[in-house]
Amino acid sequence: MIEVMKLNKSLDGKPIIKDINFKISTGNIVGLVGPNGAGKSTLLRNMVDIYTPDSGKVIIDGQDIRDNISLKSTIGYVPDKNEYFNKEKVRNVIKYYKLAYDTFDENRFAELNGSFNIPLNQKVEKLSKGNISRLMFMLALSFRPKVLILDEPTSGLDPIAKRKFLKILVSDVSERETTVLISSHNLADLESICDHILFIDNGEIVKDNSLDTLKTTMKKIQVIFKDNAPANFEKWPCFLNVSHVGKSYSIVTNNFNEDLVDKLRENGALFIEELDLSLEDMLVYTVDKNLI
Ligand SMILES: Nc1ncnc2c1ncn2[C@@H]1O[C@H](COP(=O)(O)OP(=O)(O)OP(=O)(O)O)[C@@H](O)[C@H]1O
Repeated sequence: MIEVMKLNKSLDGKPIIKDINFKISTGNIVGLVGPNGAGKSTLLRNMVDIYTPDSGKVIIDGQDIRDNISLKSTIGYVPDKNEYFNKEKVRNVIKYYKLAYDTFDENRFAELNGSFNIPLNQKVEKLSKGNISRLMFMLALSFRPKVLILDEPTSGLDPIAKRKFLKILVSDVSERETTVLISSHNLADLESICDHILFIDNGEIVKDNSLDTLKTTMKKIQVIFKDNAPANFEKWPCFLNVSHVGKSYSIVTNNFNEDLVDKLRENGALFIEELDLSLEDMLVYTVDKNLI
């Protein structure tokens, strides 16, 4: 279980992370999504003790992460950009990991590299962006972490490597109950693997729901009214976005349920069709209701 409690962090005097609270159950894969500059990387860096929060705590399996070396050795972190080992050959980085992590399993690394094919004699600085992502992911998985914190891990990966990555991640979670927090702009990928989604905007968690709940409550609805729509229809509080051509309305709601359908019928709706939203649509309507 991961618990983030009242976390605040300013950088250069500007509040970046603002009173963030959430919990992640063991064995869950949670997606962290939000626009550029929302604070995703800053939040993740606080969670792995690279940044020290101004206030608040990150508790993993009952222990505070701050200065806790034994706890940190159970957490795999894949940063959005690599800042370490640039001058080293990959095989030397593996040696470093073996020294740093008692649980590092060279056979596991070799097995993963059977899929990802990183040249061991190459210096890290000579690897492509995608190969650095593959390397960081393999290193993190090879010490059998309890928790994986992944910051844009698929951003440089080709479609084949991305599929391998997702498959390996999901099988690791199901075999070992790894708890995963993954930030990504590849929302279709997150939709295929996540149990739960955290939406972050301007340093705040603005939505925190299971993917199942999001899929059943956030909907697009097409409605055709017999006569005109009721007065102030566009201002109904459960609507995120309303557009219309004549008596035919297209609505996005974050509170779809039978009561809403009944209310539409009572107000003269002749035709009501509910449509699913993609995670990308959900993010856009949550952080920028007027974009579409
Ligand atoms: N070291 C730093 N010093 C000052 N400000 C910073 C620093 N790092 C990040 N910021 C600022 O903090 C805010 C959040 O940045 P962060 O990298 O956490 O966002 P993000 O959600 O990961 O963005 P992206 O999706 O573009 O990767 C931005 O306004 C950024 O300019």
